[in-house]
Amino acid sequence: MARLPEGTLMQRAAAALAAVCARTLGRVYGSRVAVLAGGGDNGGDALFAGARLARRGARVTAILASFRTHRAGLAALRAAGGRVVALTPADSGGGSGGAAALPEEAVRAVASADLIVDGLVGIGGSGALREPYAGLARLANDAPGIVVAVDVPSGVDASTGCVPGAAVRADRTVTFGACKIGLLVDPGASHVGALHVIDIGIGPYLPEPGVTALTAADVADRLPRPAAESDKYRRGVVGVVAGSDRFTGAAVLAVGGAVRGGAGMVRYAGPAEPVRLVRARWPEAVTTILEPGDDVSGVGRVQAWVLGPGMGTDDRAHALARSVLDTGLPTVLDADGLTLLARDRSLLRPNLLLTPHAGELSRLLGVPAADIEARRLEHVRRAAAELGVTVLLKGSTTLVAEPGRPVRVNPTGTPWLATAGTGDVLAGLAGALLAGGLDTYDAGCCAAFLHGLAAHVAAAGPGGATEAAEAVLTTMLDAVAGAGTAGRADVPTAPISAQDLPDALPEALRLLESPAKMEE
Ligand SMILES: NC(=O)C1=CN([C@@H]2O[C@H](COP(=O)(O)OP(=O)(O)OC[C@H]3O[C@@H](n4cnc5c(N)ncnc54)[C@H](O)[C@@H]3O)[C@@H](O)[C@H]2O)[C@@H](O)CC1
Ligand SMILES: [K+]
Repeated sequence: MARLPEGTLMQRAAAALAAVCARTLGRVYGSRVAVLAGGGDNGGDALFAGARLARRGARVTAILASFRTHRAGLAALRAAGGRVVALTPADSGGGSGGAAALPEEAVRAVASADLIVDGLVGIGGSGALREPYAGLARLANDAPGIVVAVDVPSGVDASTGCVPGAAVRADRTVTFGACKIGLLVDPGASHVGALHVIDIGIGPYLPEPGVTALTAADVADRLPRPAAESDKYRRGVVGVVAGSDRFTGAAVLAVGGAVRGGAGMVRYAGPAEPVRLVRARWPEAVTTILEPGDDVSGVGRVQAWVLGPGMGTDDRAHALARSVLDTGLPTVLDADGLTLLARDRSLLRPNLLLTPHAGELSRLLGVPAADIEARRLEHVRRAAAELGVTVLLKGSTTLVAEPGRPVRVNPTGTPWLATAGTGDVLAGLAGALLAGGLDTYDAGCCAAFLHGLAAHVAAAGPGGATEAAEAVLTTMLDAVAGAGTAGRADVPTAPISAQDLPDALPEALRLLESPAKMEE
């Protein structure tokens, strides 16, 4: 980078940013653009991009949030004919009231803009947005124009995804050099909109990332595949200890995830009623009725366990969980199993994959769930370090942490997944991958990926499944890899139920296996 003349990187960034803005506008000439410029280089990028758009005939107004403004950027904007509104320290943004105290001229420019460029703060931001930045962010969010964030939506912490105060909700985010962690992890991720990752030539100089994501090809490479000589035992036998007379569905769903996840055989052990239902829905499962007080010694050989969903948390459940964990086999521990572990840490073993949502992790760490939601990355890392096992934190962005390895963020999934029972399917699926020989880290990541992909397939229905899945597989992952744009597929979707997921898994797996689709 030392060989580059000063300003080269900023010019590359501004050119790419202006190009995205121009494509978004469709017609640049005569369009109205508001540039929100903070006092740092993020504002510089935005001002230079504004100058480029002004030279193409856009009517550009820059609103300067700080006394210190990028000088060359401002000069370029002025030279291109852009207007400038400079805020003074008195322009507080009106606290939580929003635009009340911002000058009329600024409010009008933002409210009437076709496109708003958010260059308030980028990677140099720290803490909650101060005024007048926060007021401008709220103004942009309330305006009808399209919001394009520069590098990161202002107010989102670029390195953690935390959103400690007001923040811009962008329709598009144009980020430079590499995808920032905060753009992938919620709550920040939900402020990003469509993501454009622009290569500005700094790739070789970037440090090893602390957070990574698997691409579709990475997942396809890792999935256990039956060879010609495989029999059901070599492909992996999963034991599922889940469900109870009260929660029968958890048994059926966890077994479904394991069956469709490619296990050679699924053994289910539980009370008579869930056994009956499992046999009715998944006749291929081998079942064992457990009487109160039974352990799992009579279940037969397995290579991995799925333990916990709907099994209850009483003393019998505790003893049963202990008998499973005492086998020392790799185990997915979920739901009620996590509640038992939170009460009795002596259940902890190596070789566990814990799959908590924020509420369950809250009990495990003794931290309020709201804090976990607000700082997901920090808490998943802490849980893995404190418990010494792999932790998959479910939620709007699923994270997988293991001591000594980068946190993996899962790039698939839809908000339709937030429905009862989907976690049971995930646990079963992860169990199948564990039994197939993946370690807890890869099993967790691949299961989350496939589960999210199956949700896209199910939500899009037979007509749109392929298109929806391709959009996830190509665009999102290209963006993460630094080679393109991520957006949502424009495919109509409908609510899904947990039952739909096992049935959508085969199609998700086929899409993953199709190399032509991956190369598009
Ligand atoms: N580092 C690089 O190689 C490149 C950086 N570029 C741009 O430069 C940006 C980083 O620039 P800077 O380091 O100057 O930092 P930023 O411009 O991101 O932020 C610093 C400015 O924001 C203010 N600020 C910070 N936190 C605030 C808060 N909570 N409330 C209100 N104001 C706050 C600071 O007072 C300062 O004026 C990147 O995000 C990117 O947009 C690009 O030009 C391309 C190359
Ligand atoms: K920004």
